[in-house]
Amino acid sequence: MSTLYLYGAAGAAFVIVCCYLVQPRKSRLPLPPGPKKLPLVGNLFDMPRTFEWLTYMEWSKKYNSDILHLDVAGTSIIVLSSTEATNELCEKRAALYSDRPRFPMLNELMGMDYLLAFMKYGEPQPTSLEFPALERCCTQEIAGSSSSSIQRMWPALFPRRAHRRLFHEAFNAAAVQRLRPRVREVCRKLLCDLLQKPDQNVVGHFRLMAAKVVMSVAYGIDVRSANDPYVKLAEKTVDKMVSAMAPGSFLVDSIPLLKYVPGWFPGAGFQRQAREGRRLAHEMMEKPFLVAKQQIVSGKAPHSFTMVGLRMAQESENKAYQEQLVQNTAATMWTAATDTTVSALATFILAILSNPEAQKKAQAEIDAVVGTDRLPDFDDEPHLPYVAALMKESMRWRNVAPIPIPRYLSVEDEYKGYRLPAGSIVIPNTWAMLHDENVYPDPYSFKPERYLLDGKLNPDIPGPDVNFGFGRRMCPGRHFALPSVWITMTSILAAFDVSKAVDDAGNVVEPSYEYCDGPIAMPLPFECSIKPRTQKASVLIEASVNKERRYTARADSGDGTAPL
Ligand code: HEM
Repeated sequence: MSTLYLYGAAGAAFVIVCCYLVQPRKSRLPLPPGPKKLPLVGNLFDMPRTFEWLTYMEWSKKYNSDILHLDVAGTSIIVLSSTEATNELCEKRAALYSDRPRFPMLNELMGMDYLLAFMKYGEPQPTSLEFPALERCCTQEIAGSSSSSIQRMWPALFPRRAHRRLFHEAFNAAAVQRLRPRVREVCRKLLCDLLQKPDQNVVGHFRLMAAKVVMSVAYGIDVRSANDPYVKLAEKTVDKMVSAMAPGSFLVDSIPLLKYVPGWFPGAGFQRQAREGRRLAHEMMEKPFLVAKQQIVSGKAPHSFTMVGLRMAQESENKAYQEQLVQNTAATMWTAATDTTVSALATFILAILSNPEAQKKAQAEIDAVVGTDRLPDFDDEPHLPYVAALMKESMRWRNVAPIPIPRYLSVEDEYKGYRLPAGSIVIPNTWAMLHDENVYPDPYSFKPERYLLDGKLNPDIPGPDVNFGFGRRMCPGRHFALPSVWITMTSILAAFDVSKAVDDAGNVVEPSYEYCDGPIAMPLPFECSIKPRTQKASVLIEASVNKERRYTARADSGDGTAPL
């Protein structure tokens, strides 16, 4: 009997050794460094609860590595802290690193999976032969504009791609040129609001402005005040979305089976929150779309993405599906464009409060190039290098998304001799990249000069492009967002002096320069004073609002035949 045991044990040992020897080489590589893991829970108790990018950056320095590994009760997390590592993985190996995590609370319970940003990559695995062949075939079919069942299947097979393509058509670098008059008009209206209501919170003004731009571009809807129901709806929905995105905020994200727990069950409060989130997400998708549709049918609608998209859907064979694509994409614009734009502009105000000299230099440049008889326009941009440097620095100093939406790695990979396990959540830490003292000396100070050499933009200093993410999931709204932020910053600099507020006793109110915790960097409420630089500037602003209104009314053909 004991000999049998001996043979059995020897056999088992042989099998284990063989398995070890024949397993793929990669899986024997070490994991990237990181804080020590406890049995079962791993790094659960090490995980930062707030401003996680700061802790990740500290760890990256402590372990002297731009790639970290964490294990949160069995969930593997990879943190990337350099542009080199992120470019290598998210750009060069985009086929592996473009997926999003499952987000059970956000996608499955709150039903936000119609938003492009949260869609699974869902593309055929590189090993599959049929799918790329099918896709090529579909693309040829579409190019030939003949109808076929494959053509009809194409968007359904590749929903993320279909949404992304529609987005690209509306917001590629050439298409956004058409949107400039609309953006300029809203920007001039913002200047007028700043002039007439200087006591109102500046971030509130930016919020209204961002809502006006995106609702007009996406739906042709005119938002009039900060109390507009659409603005309120967007605020509530984005709040819900942001709270569901915070890592560890809902247990159901770690244990997806919990999604089946009924709402009445003790401790299942998340189900009630999910129901509310789902209601808001649905309203956000439906309400403005239906209003836009009615306006279009009645022939009173201005040109908009929805108008052109619906016209194209009418002509398509798969009308209902195309219409849904347009509806989802318009709602995505609305959610993705507002807080991000407001964050960039609010940070710009804080930045010039922290460095009044920078404001003076930018104003001197604008006065010299644009003069004081008109307000700046998009064509002035190449002639204003200091202003360009100021904008870059503002988007670096406190970047909009210190940690962009994470990626999901579904197969095992290898990098720098480390094993990156299948099923890992991949987090690019853009905060760390933009505050790397080797690239940006004295990274916490606001210094536009770091981007300049002999009065021109220095091509050797990387701009804060990582603000917009990486590879195939990179922000498709960036060609629209950057000029919108630029014209707003430049117009404010041209027309106003921004300074720290002074209280009734004559004391300067110092801003805290602190931010709320969350995926979009939003400053804590702060006060400031915004005053017209001259009487002439006030007159220019008021005159420009009427002029712009006439111009955009002419530019809007309203018949939906113009491109997206
Ligand atoms: C200053 C303004 C903005 C910033 C800093 C910003 C930043 C970002 C970032 C960091 C991502 C994630 C990229 C990644 O995962 O690698 C993203 C995604 C996205 N952004 Fe923006 N964004 C801005 C404005 C806009 C605007 C104006 C729009 C639309 C009009 C927009 C639409 C989107 C969409 C649809 C996605 C999801 C892309 C996907 O998952 O495929 N963004 N943005």
